[in-house]
Amino acid sequence: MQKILFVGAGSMAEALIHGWVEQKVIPSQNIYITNRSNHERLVKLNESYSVNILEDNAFISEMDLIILATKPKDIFHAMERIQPFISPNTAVLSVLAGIPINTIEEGIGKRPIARVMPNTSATIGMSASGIAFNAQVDDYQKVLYLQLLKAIGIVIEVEEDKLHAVTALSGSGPAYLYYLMEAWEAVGAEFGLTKEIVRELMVQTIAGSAAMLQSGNEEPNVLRRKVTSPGGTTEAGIHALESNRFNEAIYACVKSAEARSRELANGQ
Ligand SMILES: NC(=O)C1=CN([C@@H]2O[C@H](COP(=O)(O)OP(=O)(O)OC[C@H]3O[C@@H](n4cnc5c(N)ncnc54)[C@H](O)[C@@H]3O)[C@@H](O)[C@H]2O)C=CC1
Ligand SMILES: O=C(O)[C@@H]1CCC=N1
Repeated sequence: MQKILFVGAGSMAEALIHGWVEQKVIPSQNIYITNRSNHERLVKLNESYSVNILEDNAFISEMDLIILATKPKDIFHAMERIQPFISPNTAVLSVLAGIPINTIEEGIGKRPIARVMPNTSATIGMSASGIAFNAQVDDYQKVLYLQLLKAIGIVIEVEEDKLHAVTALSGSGPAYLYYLMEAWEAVGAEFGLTKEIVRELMVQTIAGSAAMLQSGNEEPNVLRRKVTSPGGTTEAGIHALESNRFNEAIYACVKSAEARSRELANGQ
């Protein structure tokens, strides 16, 4: 099995490590992690997943795959650090929002590079990931990259430029849903329901609605209408959403995230 190094050991790195180790896709002894300065964090991940802490930059040359998982603004410093050690054959997978493949090629040379936008549900094998490749990735390597991503959820190949939209929809998407859930829990509490009861009802409602959409041939608006009795409770709720400009809020949310991804691409 190949050696894999995570450059940047934050939330997304942990989600991928958790998913891959749990799904037995990569043995933890083959995984190496490094950060700029937060050694405590490395020790914590070492204790939780038995992954190795990279002790010596010279060892970077032995890696088969390097995963770039710093914040976008930190990637330039990180690439400067690894560039002198990285071997010509080492493949790269970037999960950085916004950062284009050609920026990575400029930083660490032309080599097989996959730009991926996963989400934190990778932790439980439920990521929805988008992926794009540079021309150096051959068909055999493509299959390997896709296998890695499929082990932690679904993966869809898109044109590189469309990864900005994927980032705004499914990369950030879990946060929008958690935000909705926070509001749902708060209003449930106002009705005097316990947090546990609201949580159970809400999780099942969201999972059930997603499963209905996934298993049937019906569009969301058809499913919505089936819930909405004329003069009933849902209609009253939907009217309130409309008068509070729900659609506009969702458009603004996703468009702002997409625009921010494009800004990150330009180093802003
Ligand atoms: N958190 C999420 O839901 C998702 C994040 N991403 C992308 O993943 C990347 C990481 O995000 P998070 O894990 O949330 O951030 P984070 O802040 O939790 O982790 C980033 C890590 O990089 C380390 N780091 C900073 N400079 C470094 C350097 N020069 N060399 C090595 N390590 C360095 C930091 O110490 C930190 O541990 C970002 O580029 C983000 O766009 C992509 C999809 C989803
Ligand atoms: O907020 C961010 O920039 C990253 C990318 C997608 C999810 N988190």
